[in-house]
Amino acid sequence: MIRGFFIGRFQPYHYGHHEVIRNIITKVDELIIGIGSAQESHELENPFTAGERILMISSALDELKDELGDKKVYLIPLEDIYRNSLWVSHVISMVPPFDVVFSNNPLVVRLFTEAGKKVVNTSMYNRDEYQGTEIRRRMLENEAWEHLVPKPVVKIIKEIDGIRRIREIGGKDAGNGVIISSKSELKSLMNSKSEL
Ligand SMILES: Nc1ncnc2c1ncn2[C@@H]1O[C@H](COP(=O)(O)OP(=O)(O)OP(=O)(O)O)[C@@H](O)[C@H]1O
Ligand SMILES: NC(=O)c1ccc[n+]([C@@H]2O[C@H](COP(=O)(O)O)[C@@H](O)[C@H]2O)c1
Repeated sequence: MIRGFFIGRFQPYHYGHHEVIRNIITKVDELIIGIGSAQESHELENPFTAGERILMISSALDELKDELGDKKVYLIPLEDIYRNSLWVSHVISMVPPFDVVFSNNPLVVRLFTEAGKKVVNTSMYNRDEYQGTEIRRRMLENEAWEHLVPKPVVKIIKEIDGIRRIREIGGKDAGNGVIISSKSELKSLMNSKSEL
């Protein structure tokens, strides 16, 4: 039984990740996907929470169910610890035991190799477009991004109103606050039910 480990920030999960995972699952019996920088959200580089990223990945994995068969995939949020020499121990302490790491992130490869783990390099797929940075730029600029991520991910991002979040964080749109011009308007606002 071979259990593999793959980590990314998945901000958002895109077709590049999807192809890597499609390929890894042909080689392992079980796969652990680490959701890196889990503590980060609501910033341009990391707009989505760990929970939202879990939703994106698990819904996209439904598309791979034929390839997956009865192979298990574990999705584990992993916070950064800002001390690279201890990071591998941190990861190992948080996830099920694994035999091999799949990555092409140079720091991830170096840290696991130094710790004595077997590391397999992953290939890049259409990196010009399948790239979180480029997809977030398109979201911010109201350009087409939907074709770069699996369809279930589009649905999740729409459900959580993700584009509006990115545009507000990036200062492209005003926030959701209310403009009032009198005390009576403020009073009726205080008496109205919150949407949350
Ligand atoms: N197009 C792609 N093809 C194959 N692997 C990819 C692709 N894009 C990212 N990866 C790999 O997936 C892992 C997780 O990457 P990550 O979640 O940071 O995505 P990213 O597209 O590189 O995002 P960002 O631009 O925000 O850094 C990394 O090892 C990264 O090299
Ligand atoms: N010291 C640390 O906390 C440490 C070290 C190496 C990688 N990581 C994390 O691993 C993930 C790697 O994924 P990316 O390839 O998406 O950058 C990131 O979330 C990164 O922050 C954390």
